[in-house]
Amino acid sequence: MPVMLEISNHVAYVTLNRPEAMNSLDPESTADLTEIWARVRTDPDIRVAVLTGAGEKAFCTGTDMKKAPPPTECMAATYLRDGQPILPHMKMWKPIIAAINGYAVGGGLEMALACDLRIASSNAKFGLTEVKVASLAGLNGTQVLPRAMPQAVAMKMLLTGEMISADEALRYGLVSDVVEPSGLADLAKSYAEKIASAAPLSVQAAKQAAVLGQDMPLEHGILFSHLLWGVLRDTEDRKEGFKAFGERRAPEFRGA
Ligand SMILES: CC(C)(COP(=O)(O)OP(=O)(O)OC[C@H]1O[C@@H](n2cnc3c(N)ncnc32)[C@H](O)[C@@H]1OP(=O)(O)O)[C@@H](O)C(=O)NCCC(=O)NCCSC(=O)/C(=C/c1ccccc1)CC(=O)O
Repeated sequence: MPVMLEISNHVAYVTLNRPEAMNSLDPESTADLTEIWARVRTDPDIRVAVLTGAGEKAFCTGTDMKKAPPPTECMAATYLRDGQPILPHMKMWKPIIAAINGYAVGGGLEMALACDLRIASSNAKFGLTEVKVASLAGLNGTQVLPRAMPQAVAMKMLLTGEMISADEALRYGLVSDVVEPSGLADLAKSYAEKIASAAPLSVQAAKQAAVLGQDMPLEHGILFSHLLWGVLRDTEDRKEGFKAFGERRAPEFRGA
């Protein structure tokens, strides 16, 4: 399978599985990802996902440039019927963790930027190299990278196609943690399991408030988050959370 899905303890582990091609995205991988993200979004047993690449060399190097098929119809038809590929399928309120285990280049870095947490192995490298192959970081990279790190560094990456190291990515806040390659999967699992053990509706509301709030004036964001708090105030899980605290036991959340 070009993309593997494993579900364990409410966590979906999504692994791009073409290490011989640096986990680049061929048409089959893209189709698999579309199905997998739909499952992650709708399966009530899944509370959080981890996206990574097989092997220790690459997370994903973007479009498989050797297998990209020639277009069969004009862009207007594709664009107006399907919209953007790949990223809309990752749009959900369940959190996604990118465990970046090597090169995150082109569309690979853009997928990582669409995740909520980014952690990396010490050998990871990050780049939007599309200008070197006569394309554009068209999966939001030109918009998101300059908002995710210092603008001067983002512009250097976008215009020269130069890559940065894991240590630089940590320094610029593009990732939250850098660990040895052998420790990356365990770190991803520990963050995922912490998120999965929290109240699922609270986690999703926190993501919604933070993501949508970024595009709102502060006062609107504050009002919106207060309304979301009110929505959660009436959940069974909140009663359970408060009761479990008083009884000094672990809560059992149901997402209700
Ligand atoms: C990452 C590298 C710098 C690593 O170099 P290294 O020397 O260590 O390894 P290689 O020998 O180069 O790679 C090993 C093996 O993998 C194949 N490989 C790697 N990446 C790709 C790829 N993206 N497509 C196809 N094949 C790939 C490589 O050919 C080798 O195979 P072998 O010869 O052994 O059979 C270096 O690999 C590198 O620079 N890779 C390319 C990175 C890149 O330019 N990525 C950007 C692609 S364009 C893109 O992602 C776009 C996304 C998009 C935008 C909008 C809408 C949809 C998608 C733009 C677009 O599609 O136009």
